[in-house]
Amino acid sequence: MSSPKDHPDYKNEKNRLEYTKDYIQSILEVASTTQGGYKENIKDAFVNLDHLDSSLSYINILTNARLLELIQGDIRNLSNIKHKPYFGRVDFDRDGAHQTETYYIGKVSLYRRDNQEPVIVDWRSPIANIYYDGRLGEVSYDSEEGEQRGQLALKRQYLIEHGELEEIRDIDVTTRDELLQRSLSETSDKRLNDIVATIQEEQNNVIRADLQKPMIVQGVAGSGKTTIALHRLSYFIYIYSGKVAPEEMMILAPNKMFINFIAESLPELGVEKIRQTTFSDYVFACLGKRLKLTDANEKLKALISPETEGKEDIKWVSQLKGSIRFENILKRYLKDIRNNYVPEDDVFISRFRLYPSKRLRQLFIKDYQYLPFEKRKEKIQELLKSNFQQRKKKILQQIEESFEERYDQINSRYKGEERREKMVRLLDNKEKRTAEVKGVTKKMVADYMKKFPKKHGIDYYKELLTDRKLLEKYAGDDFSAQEIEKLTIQSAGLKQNVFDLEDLAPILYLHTYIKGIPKELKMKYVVIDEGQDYNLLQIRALRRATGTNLFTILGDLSQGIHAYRGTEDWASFISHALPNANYLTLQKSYRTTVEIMDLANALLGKLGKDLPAAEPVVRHGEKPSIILVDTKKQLLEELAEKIHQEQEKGFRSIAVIGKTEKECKWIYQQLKKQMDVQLLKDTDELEHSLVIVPSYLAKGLEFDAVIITSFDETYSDHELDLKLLYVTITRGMHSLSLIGRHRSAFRLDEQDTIYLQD
Ligand SMILES: Nc1ncnc2c1ncn2[C@@H]1O[C@H](COP(=O)(O)OP(=O)(O)OP(=O)(O)O)[C@@H](O)[C@H]1O
Repeated sequence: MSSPKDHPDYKNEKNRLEYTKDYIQSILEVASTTQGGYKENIKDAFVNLDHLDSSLSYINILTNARLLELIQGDIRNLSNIKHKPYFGRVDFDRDGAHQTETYYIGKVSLYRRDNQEPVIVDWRSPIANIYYDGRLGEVSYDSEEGEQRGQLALKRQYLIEHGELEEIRDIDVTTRDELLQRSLSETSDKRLNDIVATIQEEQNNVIRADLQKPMIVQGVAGSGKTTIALHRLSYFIYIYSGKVAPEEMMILAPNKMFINFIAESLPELGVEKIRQTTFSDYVFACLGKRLKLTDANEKLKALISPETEGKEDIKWVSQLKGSIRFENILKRYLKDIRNNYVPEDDVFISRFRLYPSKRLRQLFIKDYQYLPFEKRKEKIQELLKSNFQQRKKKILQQIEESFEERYDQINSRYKGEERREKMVRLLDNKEKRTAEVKGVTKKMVADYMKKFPKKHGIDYYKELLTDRKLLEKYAGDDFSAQEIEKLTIQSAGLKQNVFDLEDLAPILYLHTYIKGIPKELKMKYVVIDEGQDYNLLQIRALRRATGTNLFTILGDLSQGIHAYRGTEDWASFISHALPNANYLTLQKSYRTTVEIMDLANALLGKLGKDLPAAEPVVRHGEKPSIILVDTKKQLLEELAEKIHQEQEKGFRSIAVIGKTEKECKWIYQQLKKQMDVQLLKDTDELEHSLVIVPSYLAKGLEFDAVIITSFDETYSDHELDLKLLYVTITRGMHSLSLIGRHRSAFRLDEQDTIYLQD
């Protein structure tokens, strides 16, 4: 690392840094005094609450509280950047302008209060795009005033630590991105690092791609998908600040452990208020209740276990439940539910018809079709209630009128006793009728409404899949008897109220039609990480539920270890769920060294599928090593020795990855006698620097060093096993070792030895 003092512009840069720090300090001091003022105002307003007009005092409190919140946000932001105010600079010669414009780029903007000159510009601002996107020379960027063109005269990076300038680096056309190299070679005890200073062009394209269009990103392992997802959300918030509340945005992650990772980096990006959840938790929130789910990894465990029988049926049913073919069953089912929702009885006030059922059904099916069924029902209830009084009055009037008519008739036609008798009867009759009508209260409407179905989407779903006749009816000619049989057998758990993850999308789908989704769960923007684990019906149901098609889905088909329930191609998402979605790819891998990635790519090649191989960012390390052992005892000894060596090298996060939970448990039992180690479960937080991870839980994680073990459980050459291996191998940032009985346990053959240490 060269000293910043060697840089010809050092003095100016040093002065600039001092100036920026001083300015931040002065703003912080003013802000802190102002903050005190607001606090005083609030206190005074509370004291005077009883004496003054209370509504005025409340307004006063609210205004001051809002101002206080804003200023506290400013103080937080400025305090955060005080010691590292910016990381880059661009000099821009705007076409037609005479003076070069200089911009310092940091995590938040800061403008001089006196003349609005930018001191720091936000990395998300339009001009900052040329820092990420542009090479020296001709560049352009889009701003509110339209496209801006000019020359990028200088692109400079800084390393600032504790308020001191540690390094200045000018990026010309040929320079490798040293800052990126440095950031990637660091060891890590924290996931999802701060990458705003080193976002690469292909990543920048994803972050800033048209926010008004859905987007699908196929990114190889370690290409920064999770990191980029968060930065795109941060960008969205910046662009739509004031128009979209963070609560109207949602990020769906695969499990709780993942959410913990994300949560760590959210405040840095200003996106902490975004709804961060898993697909199942979102569905439960929509349903207003939690369902008992089989362990999400249970199926995967069964599928990778050699002992499981009927794997093909398990896979078939899982896939089916996420397909358009299954949605067609639901659609036919829903049509019948809708057609039979309104009771067949007409609505009467005494003997007078208030509404014929036919008319109500027409309203329900046609006029209110934009609403969920329960909302349509509410509309009908409102209608009946509001017409009730009016209609009742009219009926009473009718009774009165017909009485008078009859009265006149009797009067003119009959005489004497006969007339008297008829009159008495008429009067009795009138009184009876009137009393009857008067006696009908609004409760009649409530009673009528009770005849509507009360069933939840969950009940309908269970009924469909556990009643073979029903299933046959709605499956129609699309399904063979054998297929229906498989579907009912595999859905047997529903009878005990135990659901599979694959059941949630169809349930959500039905629920959106039947009950609808509460307003607070409607979204303006949705980001899905590990999108390859989602199926078409999930995306379609989510679209209906959230009420938006602004989805950014990021995933990697090569890591599709849940492909039995997820997707195997992005094209179907685009044609059936998110038409006009942008499709972008991320091909560079930032996590692993060239040597580890070469081995991973070699394995991917064995899949015989046209899956994109990753291009590692040029960062070298040692070749992966393989240690062959004969006994379990030897395996343990070699493992303990390897862990020790990796710790000696200063690696702060080390993972031992076994294929199955069984093998991992055994290793854990043995290792914990000698060292501090954690066995990772789906819901856990990563607490230890040394963890044992079953292969199917490794997705999305990363470690400085990875040791893959295999003894009783080996990897077969089936697609799922090869993908699992690919996932585990690509978890290591700096070092990878394999310990097992044979090379073939890791699907490696003679030719692959070139990727391994001698
Ligand atoms: N531009 C960048 N600058 C610095 N580090 C980066 C950059 N892009 C990605 N990284 C780092 O690369 C690693 C991988 O990123 P991330 O986990 O987001 O990738 P991913 O595509 O989600 O991976 P996977 O699909 O394999 O789980 C992280 O350590 C991240 O900090």
